[in-house]
Amino acid sequence: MTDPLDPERDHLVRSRTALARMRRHAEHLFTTGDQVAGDAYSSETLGRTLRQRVAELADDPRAPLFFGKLTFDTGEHAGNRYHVGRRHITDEAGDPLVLDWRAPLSRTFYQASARDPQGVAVRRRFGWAVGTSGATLSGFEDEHLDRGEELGTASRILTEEIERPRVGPMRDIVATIQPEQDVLVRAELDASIAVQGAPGTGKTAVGLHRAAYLLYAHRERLRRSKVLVLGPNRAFLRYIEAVLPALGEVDVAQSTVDELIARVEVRGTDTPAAAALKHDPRLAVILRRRLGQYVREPEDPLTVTDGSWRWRISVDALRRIVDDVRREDPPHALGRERVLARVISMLLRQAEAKRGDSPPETWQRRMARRPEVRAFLDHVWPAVTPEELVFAFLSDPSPAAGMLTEAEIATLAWAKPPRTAKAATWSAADAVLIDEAAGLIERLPSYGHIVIDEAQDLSPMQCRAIARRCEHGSFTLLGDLAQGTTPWASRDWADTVTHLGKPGTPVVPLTTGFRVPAAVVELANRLLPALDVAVPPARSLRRDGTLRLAPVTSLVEAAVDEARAALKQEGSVALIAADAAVPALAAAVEAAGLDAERVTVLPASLAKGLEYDHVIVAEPADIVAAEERGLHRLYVVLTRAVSRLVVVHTRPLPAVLAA
Ligand SMILES: Nc1ncnc2c1ncn2[C@@H]1O[C@H](COP(=O)(O)OP(=O)(O)OP(=O)(O)O)[C@@H](O)[C@H]1O
Repeated sequence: MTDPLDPERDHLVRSRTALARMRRHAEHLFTTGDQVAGDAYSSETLGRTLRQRVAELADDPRAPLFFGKLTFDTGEHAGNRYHVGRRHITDEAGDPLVLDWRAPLSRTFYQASARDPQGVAVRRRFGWAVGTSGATLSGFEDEHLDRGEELGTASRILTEEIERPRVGPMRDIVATIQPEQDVLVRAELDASIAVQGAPGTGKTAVGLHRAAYLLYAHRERLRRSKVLVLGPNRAFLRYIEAVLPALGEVDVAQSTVDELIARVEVRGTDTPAAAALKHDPRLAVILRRRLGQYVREPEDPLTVTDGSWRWRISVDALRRIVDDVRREDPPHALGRERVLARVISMLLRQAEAKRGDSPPETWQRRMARRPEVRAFLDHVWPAVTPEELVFAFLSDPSPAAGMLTEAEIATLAWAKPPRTAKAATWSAADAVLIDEAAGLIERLPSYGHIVIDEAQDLSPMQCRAIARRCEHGSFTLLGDLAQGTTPWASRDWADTVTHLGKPGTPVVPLTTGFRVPAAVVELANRLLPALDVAVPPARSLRRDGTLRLAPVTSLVEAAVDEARAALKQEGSVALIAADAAVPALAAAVEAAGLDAERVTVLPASLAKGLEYDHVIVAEPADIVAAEERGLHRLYVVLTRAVSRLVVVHTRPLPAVLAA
């Protein structure tokens, strides 16, 4: 009997050969590109595009070229079969061998169902065995939608994928995107969306696949305006950084909010009260008013000498100029340019009337440099940098008395103001204020789309910083109100999306959990009532997995023993503890000679967004006690486990957990 996989293996060989040909073609274009393009600029642009194309066509032997196949029996594709994979592959005649998963037709792969087969008779999912030398076809699973068969989440291939041991960085989920996720991934570019999802419901995965989808569907527009992915910290960004390149997208910026807004070096710290105040949206209004005070009404006419001529602009005319520009409300630096341009244009009109001809451009530039003109401009509309504005405010916040209490003014004011803005030691929260000031003074370029992960932790002021960079674009917000750990964490997405500049953005829930086993979800869910947020509970797809609560007498010893035992099984191991306990645990793990490649000793504050097969949580009571929102932190920590969670503790578990 012939093996039904044989024709699929043949198709794989043909696809691989075709991909190699496509890549050779792109490489050829790349090496000859500079001879084709005319000038240096277009040659560089073409070179970049072609280099990217070559990179996009890389054939990673561990990433199977296709994962699905659709056989159509009705509709416009009746009689056709299409393989679906990570990228388009065409044969020499240009006919498709593999459809990109983002192509319109591929949508059917994710959305067709027995109730609505969309012309599909059979949906086939391929199983792959991934070894060190690459991926080999190992089997397939068919759903005869035409006969009413549908596996849904009972698919063996889906189950194997979500239960596979997690080693290394995050992987793409193209082969198993679920219908509710697919709707979010393929939402229109102009549509901003907010996704509220419990831990492990695939928010990060959805955000990254949405970025890849949008880049495919709007390639030209987004190549220019760019897509940005924002994550909570570098460790998280490193964890997700391979996903987009694996999907052929090598040109997406990934950053933290702090990195995005970095204009000044952060060397200082704030008291918690001062930091919280600096993240308060009232500060945006205060800074705006403060900047407004730099603009002054003209008090004298302006007289400019020009060789033997003297030009004069009346106070009234000057006032009109300043008032008009103020009403137009441009960023401050642009306002200064406008005032200057209008003054010069009045001088020009006078000169034209007197001389009977129009002075050359150089005359206008010369007038703009006249000391009388500079002095006027510096008086009514002085240049100010973002750093200078914030420096002035923190040196003396008292003019904001109408909006701040006396205690708040005292909290904000520098105890010993530095002599100049350049000499200031800025804190992370100051950097946010400086960015706010920059947004008032200059125009910042807008991204085409921003994916904002772990968005529950953003302050209103950080949201405003993102909004400034998303003015002409859209965003995908991903988060979980229950995982908010910053002092300014959101309690309501309606507020967050308003600060992000797009009030009314719809909030879509994701509720199917792909990471955390049901028993662990049940434990973590006990914390939810104490977290003071309204979120829909999650349903775990995973029936496997284990949970053990282990009272012990020696914490470090027990934690190391657990880690040693965990190493006997496949997959990654994390030992998560309150930040202060990490050095001692790390030293003990090292002294015990455990495999540092596989065991991570992780401070609770860095656990967000990450996942490990086997998680050992040490002393929950300390994690809770370490910070104000310690219970939220514990909720994050408990939901990192993919297969096994062990909680070791010498002190009683927090009461809500023990319930
Ligand atoms: N459709 C899917 N098929 C297979 N695996 C999936 C699917 N959706 C999500 N996963 C896997 O589930 C795990 C959790 O996904 P992800 O990290 O995106 O969740 P999250 O909602 O961002 O979690 P957290 O709130 O903890 O940050 C990942 O390993 C991801 O690959």
